[in-house]
Formats: sequence, structure tokens, C-alpha cells
Amino acid sequence: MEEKEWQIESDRLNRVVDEIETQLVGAQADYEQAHAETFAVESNYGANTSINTIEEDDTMETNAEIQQQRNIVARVTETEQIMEKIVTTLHTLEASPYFGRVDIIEDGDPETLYIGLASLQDSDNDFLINDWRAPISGVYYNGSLGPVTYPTPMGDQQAELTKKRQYTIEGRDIINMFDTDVTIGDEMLQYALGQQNDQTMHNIVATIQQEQNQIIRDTTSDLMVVQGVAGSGKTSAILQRIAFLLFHARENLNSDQIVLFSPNRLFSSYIADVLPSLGERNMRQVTMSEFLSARLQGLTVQTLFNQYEQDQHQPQAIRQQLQTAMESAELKDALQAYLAQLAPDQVQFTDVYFNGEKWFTQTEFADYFAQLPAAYSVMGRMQQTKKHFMELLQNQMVELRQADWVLDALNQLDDTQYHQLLNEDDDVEAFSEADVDLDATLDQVAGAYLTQTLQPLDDALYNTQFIDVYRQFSDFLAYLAETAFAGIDGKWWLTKQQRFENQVEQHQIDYEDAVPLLFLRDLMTGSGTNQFMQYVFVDEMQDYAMIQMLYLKHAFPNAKFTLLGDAEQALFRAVQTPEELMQAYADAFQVKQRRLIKLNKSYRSTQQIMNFAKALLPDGDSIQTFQRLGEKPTLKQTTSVEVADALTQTLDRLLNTQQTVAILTKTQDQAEVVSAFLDQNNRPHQLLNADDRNWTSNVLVLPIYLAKGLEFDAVIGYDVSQENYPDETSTGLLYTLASRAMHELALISVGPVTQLITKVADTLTFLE
Ligand SMILES: Nc1ncnc2c1ncn2[C@@H]1O[C@H](COP(=O)(O)OP(=O)(O)OP(=O)(O)O)[C@@H](O)[C@H]1O
Repeated sequence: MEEKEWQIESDRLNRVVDEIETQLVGAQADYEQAHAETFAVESNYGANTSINTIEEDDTMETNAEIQQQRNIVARVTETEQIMEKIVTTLHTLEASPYFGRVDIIEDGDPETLYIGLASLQDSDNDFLINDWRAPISGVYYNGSLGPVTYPTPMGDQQAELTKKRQYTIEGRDIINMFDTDVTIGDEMLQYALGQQNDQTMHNIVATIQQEQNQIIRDTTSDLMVVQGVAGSGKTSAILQRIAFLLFHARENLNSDQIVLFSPNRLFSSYIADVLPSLGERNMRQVTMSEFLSARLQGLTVQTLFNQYEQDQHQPQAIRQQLQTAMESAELKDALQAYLAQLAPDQVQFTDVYFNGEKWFTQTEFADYFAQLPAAYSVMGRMQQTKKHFMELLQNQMVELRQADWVLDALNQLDDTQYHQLLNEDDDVEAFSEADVDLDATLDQVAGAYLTQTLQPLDDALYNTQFIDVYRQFSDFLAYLAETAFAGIDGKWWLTKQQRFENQVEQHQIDYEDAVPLLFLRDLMTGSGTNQFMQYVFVDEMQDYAMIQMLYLKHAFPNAKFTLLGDAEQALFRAVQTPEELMQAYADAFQVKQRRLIKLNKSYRSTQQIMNFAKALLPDGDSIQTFQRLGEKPTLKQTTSVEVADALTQTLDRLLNTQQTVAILTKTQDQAEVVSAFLDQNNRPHQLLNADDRNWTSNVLVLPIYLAKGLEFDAVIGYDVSQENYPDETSTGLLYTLASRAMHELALISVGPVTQLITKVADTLTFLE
């Protein structure tokens, strides 16, 4: 580019940074003032609340005052947070003010817009930088030169795009800059992708590709399914999409209303920096096992990974069939059919206890339920039963105000406890009148005491704990036996029932049973839904069973769903085509607006690594690779005697040029073997398992399934032998393994290499 052009850009950059620095001085001062104010109010608030609580006559006044003080604290804290955010944003912009520019002609007027991580206005309210999420910024990512449109509140606006320029800027220095005419050009991407991995993911806003942009900027789909090949930017798209949604619905959406189901715990820390780097708070994150455990308190839910490890030891055909049946969408139909035919005497009621004694008995619940009209659904009758017993409890509480044990208990209270109970009654007027009448006061305190003391009972009723869900589920399994569900002989269902009962006795539950059990409970009781969640994201969707997806839809009925995954990376179940998946989800979710997006271009790995990974797949040809060159992956065949040496040599070689090296194994047991080899040879490393949330070492040993969604500079695939990867069912594992590597891949086989790899030998370099 001409020197003059550089000069113009450089001058402008300097002016923008000057403006940022000026604004920073002001913002910093405002922030410090806000901080001082919060501190002053908080100190004051603390002092005020401690004065009056002992003086009983002042109690009411203090309460009102506390409320007022709280409001003040909330207000000043909010101001402080806003100021802090402005300062942080300005610091971010100072480090790199913008990365893109578009020149457009709109209604005959030329306009130049600069695009960065956040917007910046000067004192005349002119935009010096536009937020990458602003509607106009869309043309930077989407449009080729020529006519473009972008959305405005008044409808689509037409414009002519005459220039698109990209920059790499550090502070006041333009490191690189070039014009491009189509989408975001290769040079910037080359640079971004050639970097070494520093253990956490980065945002990609400077180089978002057109096809990724569709996912990020979609605001209308109720269900979006993204099938994207390994390294195509699915996870990146999720995170930038969240930042985009938070920007667009700032008033109506906050990050607590977005949840991401992530494949494993390591992944959560891997992506933790992306949203903060974009000036947003992280969404909620949970793995499926964590989500289920939270809903099944008291039981240890087996994880998907335990299930996988267990299957390695006992791949029994029948167990597999039972599992598939338990995970199918049809199981939900079976649950509904079961409930529809459930006779009152089959409902498994249980006693509700208080202080070790039965308060309401199983028979009372059963009798009440049985006399309700059978025309109502089980759920309807159950809710009526719950309502009835909750009212009954309320009435009992009124009667019990005079009971001896209650009066005795009140006599034991000291003054503070007594007054605390009085204060718990938030009906202020009733309290002031009651104050003059001793009997009424006592009655009121007794009422408050009972409400507090019997709260666990109220909770138990509210949570329908009068149903024994485990016995009910066992009965459901018997029903599956009777109906030979999924064409499986009843005797096998009975063995499943037996296993379930044994497990529950040990406070455990199989992964595949957890969702059906929760579904049964929720369908019986009308519970388990969260109306507040607005967006649900599921990464690695191919690892979820259909029944689990249905359950998520049930649990978050108001949420829009974005499901992302790669059918080829299916480690735990059979591969499905994207169209099949979309159809299945769309039928199951019954949504109006749905969209299927396919990402076929892979960005993570060098072309050589991807050529190998693609070759492993039957339809690998459809995967496009990004032109970034490296060495061919290597393969070394060794023996069980020499493997430890081969491993250490390979590791040492890779560490010469790469920062992070992951040794990926098929199972956790093999990871332990590898770790022992490295220990013997004094190679520092970290062995990871399913409970780990983060890592610190630059040499990691872990099973492939825990590396899902992650990436490393170099990967060593440990023991790619025929014995370890015997047939096509292992293709997904090898493909996932290979596609975790950004720059280098080395494979080691103990004994003969798997045929899955020998047939693609030309994509590899063999080492002696
Ligand atoms: N537009 C882009 N600009 C820069 N880097 C990108 C872009 N798209 C993807 N990448 C990089 O490619 C790598 C893979 O992206 P990401 O992890 O989002 O892919 P994925 O589809 O979720 O992969 P997988 O399914 O294999 O886990 C990351 O390092 C990401 O930063």
C-alpha cells in the first residue's frame, strides 16, 4: 500500500488513541469517585444498621431504613460497575483500537467506518470506532464489494460497499494493513492461526468468516442446528454469538439467562476468557452430568465418561440395546403411555416425616389421590393432591398455635429470638395493632414459629416428596418389560430393573437412567421447568441422546436452542447426518423457526494434519482445509518394550518447537500407563481426569474424550494399534484425536498399526 495511505491511517490512529487516552483520564476519575462513594455508603450503612436493632421500639424504623440504605448501596454499586466497565473498555481499545474499516456510499453520501471491539464516540457524538456487533458492522463480515444491505430499525438499508480494509494494530502502531474485496482475507487468518496455543481460547472477532457470521448474528431461529467439521469454529461461533446477543438485547437479556452445556470440565476453563475479552460476563456453564446431579440430589449420577470406560470392559450386546432404548425419543412416549394407564394403586406414595415421625402417611396421600376423578391426568391429580395437603398443613398450623409443645417451645425462646420471630411477619400494620394485645402477639409469634419450624414439611409437599420416584421408576421398568419395549424381551428389562434397584440402594444411578427418571418425576408432578432461561447452547450435540435433548427442551421451555456438533466426532453413539439430526430435533422440539447451518471449512490444524484426519472418514472429501502448511503427521511403530523410549523421544522432539503437547489415549487406564512411562523418564507432565477443571503443565496426558473441544500445539496419539482401534467404530476417536492438533501430530503404535490408519498411509511420514 502506498506510503501516503499509511501516513493518513497512522495519523488517524494517533488521533483516536489521543481521544481514548483523554477519555480514560476522565473515566478513571469518575470511577475513583464512584468507588469512594460506594465505600462511604457501605461504611455508613454498616454503622446505621448496627445501632438500632437492639432497641425494640426502633425496629420498624430500622427495617425501613435498612431497605432504603440497601437501595442506595445498590445504586452506587451499579454506578461503580458501569464506570469500571467504561475504564476496562477504554483500556482494551487503547491496546488495539480497531481491526477493520468499511467505506460505503449511502444515499449518495460517502462514509468511512472503523470497526473494533467496542464503540467510541468523540465529543460531537461522532463514531470514531463502531462496535463489531453494530448492525452496520455486519457488512464488514458479510459483504463483497458492491451493493450491500444492513438491518436498521426502519428496515433494511441499501448501500454501496467501496472498500474493506483490515489492520493489525498494537497501540499506536499499525503492524499490518491491507485491502480485501471479498470476506475477511487470508493474511489475517494466517497470522491468527499460526500462533502458538496459550492454553485458553481467544476471541476471533477480527477474522470472523462469512459462514460463521450467520450463526453469530441470527436473532430469529428458535432452533439452530450447526453441523461443523472439526476446527470449523463452532465453539468460537457460540461465544461470539453470546456476545452479540447480549449487545443486542442488552435491556432484556443478561448472561444468567444463557446456559452452555459443555462437553467436559476442562473445556469450561479453556473458553473462560473469551467473553470477558469482549467486555461481557460469562454465561452459565454446566456439563450434563453436573446438571443431572444437581437435579437428583442424593444420588451419584454416573458420567458419560464412566459409561464409556465401563463399556470398554463389557461390551454386551443386550446392555447396548437397553441403553439405546433408554436414550431414544420413543422412551418419552413410553413414559407418557405408562402414566396414561397408571392406576391409582400403582402410584408409589410414601410417608412424609417431621422430626423422625410420620406427619402425613402414604395411605392418606393414596386415599386422597384415589378419590380424584380419573378423567384428570396423573399430573393434574398430583397437583391437586399437593395443593390439598399444603392447605391442610396451613390449617394444622393455625390449630397448633395453642398446642402445648408449641407454647413450651415459645417459653424457651430468649428475647432476641422472640423479636426475630415477630419481625418475620412482614405485615406491618397487623403487627402494630397486635403489639397492644398480648394474646394476639403470642398467637402471632406462635404462627411465625410454626411457619419456620414446619418449613421442611411445606417444602417436602411443595417438591412432591410424597412420591417415591425410585419405586415409581422401577415400576415403569416393569411396565417396559411387560410391553417388551423397543422389541427387547421382558426378561432383559427385568434385569435392568434389578440393576436399577441395586444401584439406588448404593445411592447411584446409571447415566442412561438419570434423564428418564427425572422425566418421569416431572411428567407426574408438573415440575422441573425453568421459565427464566432464554438461550440454551449445546456444544458437541452428537454426544447427547435424543431423550436428553427432549429433557432440556422440557427443562427450559422458553429458551431458544442452538445445538452445535460434528457427527464425525461421535464417540459415544452412532453417526447421524445433519439433515437427519435436524429433522429429529425439529420434530421433537416442535418449533416454528429452525435453521440448519453447515460449516465445512476447518481452521484449526495445518493442511497436512487435516489431510490425514479427512482421509480417515468415509466422506472426508467434503471437508475443506485452510491453506496453512506444516509437516505431515508422523507414525512410529514400536514394541511394548521400547514404547516408553519412543514416547519420550517424540515428546522431546515436539517440545523443541511447540509450547503445548497433549498425549491422547483411548482410555483413562492407558493415560495412566503413559503417565507412568513419563515419570520413569523424568518428564514433567500432568495427568488429567474427568474431575479436573483446568491444567497448568504444558505437557498433558488425557483420554481423547476429555480433549473434546480443546486444542493443543502438538498432539501425540498414543497406541494407534490394530488391537486398540480394531474397526470402523473407532474412526470417530481417531478423527477427534488428530483434529485436536494445531501444528504437529505424531502417532505411536505398539505393535501393528490399525488398518484404519494403514489405509491412509500416504498422508503420513513413517519413522524408523
Ligand atoms: N474466523 C476465525 N478466525 C480466527 N481463528 C479461527 C476462526 N475460526 C476458527 N478459528 C480458530 O480455529 C480453532 C478451532 O475453532 P473452534 O474450537 O471454535 O472449532 P470447533 O468447530 O468448535 O472445533 P471442534 O469441533 O474440533 O472442537 C480455534 O483455535 C479458533 O480460534
